[in-house]
Amino acid sequence: MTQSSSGSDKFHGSGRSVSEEKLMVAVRVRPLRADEGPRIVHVVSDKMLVLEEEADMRKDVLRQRRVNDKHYIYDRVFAEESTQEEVYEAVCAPLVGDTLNGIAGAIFAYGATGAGKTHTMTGLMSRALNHLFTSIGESDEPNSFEVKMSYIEIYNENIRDLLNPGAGFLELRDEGSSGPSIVAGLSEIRAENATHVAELLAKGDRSRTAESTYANQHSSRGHALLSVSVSKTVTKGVQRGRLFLIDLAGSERAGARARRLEGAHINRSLLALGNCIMALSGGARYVNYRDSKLTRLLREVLGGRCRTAMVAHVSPAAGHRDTTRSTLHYAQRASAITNKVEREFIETPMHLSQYRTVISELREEIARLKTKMRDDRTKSREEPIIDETISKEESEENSAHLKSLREAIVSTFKQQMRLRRRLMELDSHLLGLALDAERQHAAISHWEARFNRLYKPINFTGSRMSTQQSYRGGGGSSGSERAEAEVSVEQAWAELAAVEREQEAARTERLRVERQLEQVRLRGAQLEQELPAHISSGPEREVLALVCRVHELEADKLALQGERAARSHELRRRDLALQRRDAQRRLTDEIITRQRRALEEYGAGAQADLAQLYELYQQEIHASTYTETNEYYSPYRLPPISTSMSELTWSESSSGSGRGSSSGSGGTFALDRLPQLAPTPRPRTRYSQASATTLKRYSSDDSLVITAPRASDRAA
Ligand SMILES: Nc1ncnc2c1ncn2[C@@H]1O[C@H](COP(=O)(O)OP(=O)(O)OP(=O)(O)O)[C@@H](O)[C@H]1O
Repeated sequence: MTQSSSGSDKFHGSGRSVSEEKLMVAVRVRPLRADEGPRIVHVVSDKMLVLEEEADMRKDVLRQRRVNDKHYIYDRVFAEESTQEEVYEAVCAPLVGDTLNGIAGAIFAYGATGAGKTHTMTGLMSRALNHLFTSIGESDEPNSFEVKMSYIEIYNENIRDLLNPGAGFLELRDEGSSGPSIVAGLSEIRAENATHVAELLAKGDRSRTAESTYANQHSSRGHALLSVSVSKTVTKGVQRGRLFLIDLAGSERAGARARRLEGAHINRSLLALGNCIMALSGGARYVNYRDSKLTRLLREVLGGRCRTAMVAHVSPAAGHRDTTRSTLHYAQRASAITNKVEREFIETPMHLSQYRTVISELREEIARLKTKMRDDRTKSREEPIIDETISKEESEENSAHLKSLREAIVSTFKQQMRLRRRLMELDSHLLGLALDAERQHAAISHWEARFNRLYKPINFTGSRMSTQQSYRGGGGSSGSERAEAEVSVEQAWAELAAVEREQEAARTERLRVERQLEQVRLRGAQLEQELPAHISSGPEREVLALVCRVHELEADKLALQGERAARSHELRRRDLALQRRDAQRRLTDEIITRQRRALEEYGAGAQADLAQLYELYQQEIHASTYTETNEYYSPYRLPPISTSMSELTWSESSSGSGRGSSSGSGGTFALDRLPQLAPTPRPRTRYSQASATTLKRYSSDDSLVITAPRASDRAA
């Protein structure tokens, strides 16, 4: 597929490549049926076709016919005699290659009812999945791939899981305003091989809604979306490619009564799709995907990071001239759409990739042992097991040696696992320390921002000492605040130094364990090499099988632990992000409060619109305070935002519980009519709830600054 417009791949961050690509548009003309009228679509070349338009009878028929006939050019045109294989090779095969390389690809079949969409897509689906499995099988590391598929139908604006039709209608949820739409509860089935896939596809196809229409005896009445995801484990994470194969329902002229509703839904969603295509092809900045479930789901395919191809289908018969013209027109507009194609790479944190490495090493070991067992079995069939030349003593000696070998293998394996676990623990610990260090940096920069040091480069050179000294030197803040800052900053620097020392120690320990592990692994490999020469009987093979089983169980256990570690790492990361947001919000609250106070102290009053914003802000603060502390909430128990604020006199009657009234007349607010200032609510993060010692409260204004957890907290 050669639609790359820029041709230049730019790398963004780790392993993400982006290129701008035009949507590929192909048109397929289905064979003319015997019962249909004359042929009006003529394929001129593999890129061009001609649509005969009706002659204008008022003029010279022959000349006019030539003038009116319309030429259409596309990336590819498939004539009536084109085979499924040709279509697959030209349109789908390149996308399958991309999927294996972590790029998303999509093909959608468009056209009127009976134009041949399902015929094409059925051919593409089975070929694409066969191709995928063949390529995976031929790759260097077939075991590093995982293929999953899901198959849905949108019928009458309801979504059904075609692989689990009993699940009823599924809900479509949005991930944020610009995020993709997700089908909640959709089954994603791990496909084992091409045969398994064929079974799944057949099952899905049987569940599709079909009826007879004027143009098709077996017309698919819903849009079918097959999604195949291919994940590949690579050194630093998982590369994921996806392939979407979409068979749209065909539009239809108003027909039988029973089909009116579905026809309306089909036409509505196709209209929404058409609108999106028009908007995208015209380079619109805003594209409305929200008009139908189909467009919400195709958002990524049409305007996202997908390499997309559209196969428009037409009938060559004169009776379908209008729908054919409209399809050809749509297809032309779609040619102008450009997508930003991206390689999807999910980076795994260091210690999680460690799990994957260990698991894949274990699996390799299992495969090696199993091959060994097979080899020994073949050998033992060829050579008689009972060797009469071996004396009884020799045989006893052999079995004693084998026993000690077995024990040595099991013991090295245990040692290996212990060391591997230790490595993972150390990685996890290092990750935790990195978060701790980040927390300390956040606390220090909080204080620095608070004392405006960041904006005074003469006093603040960014070094540890200069920051500490500048606090001691004072900066116009009150004495108690300065003392508070001095203590907190010193504490944060001390904690940071301790964290850095711990990091250094953990790194040294990691290096030591790594070397030790390497030695044990070498020893294990040597012991294993000794094995084949001694294996001669069933019981010994049993031992090998047992060792395999132990390895297998260990690999499964590690996989589970890896998943758990990934989840807990994600939770910790989010926790830290939440704390950051909280600290930012706290600062914003403080800035607003102080600015208001300054305004009021200077007797300037606030502009009406600003006062209204204050009021909204006040209500928002109260609402969040209420939800965060509603177990014991009482408006009368709320302390003022700062001690100094309590010195200001607020009119209780006009401000109430914070919902001060706005003045519509004067343009400014009198001091006693401003809404009362609310206390800053405490953060509700897990971290803050879990350990009170990790949070240090400002004595002056009830805000919070985060300090590092103590060693005892960390241990807990
Ligand atoms: N390229 C082709 N070669 C041979 N037969 C075809 C081809 N395209 C379509 N047909 C036949 O034409 C009929 C209608 O095709 P198909 O069901 O694929 O249309 P459709 O566009 O999916 O219609 P609908 O939208 O109503 O589901 C089928 O019997 C199909 O086998």
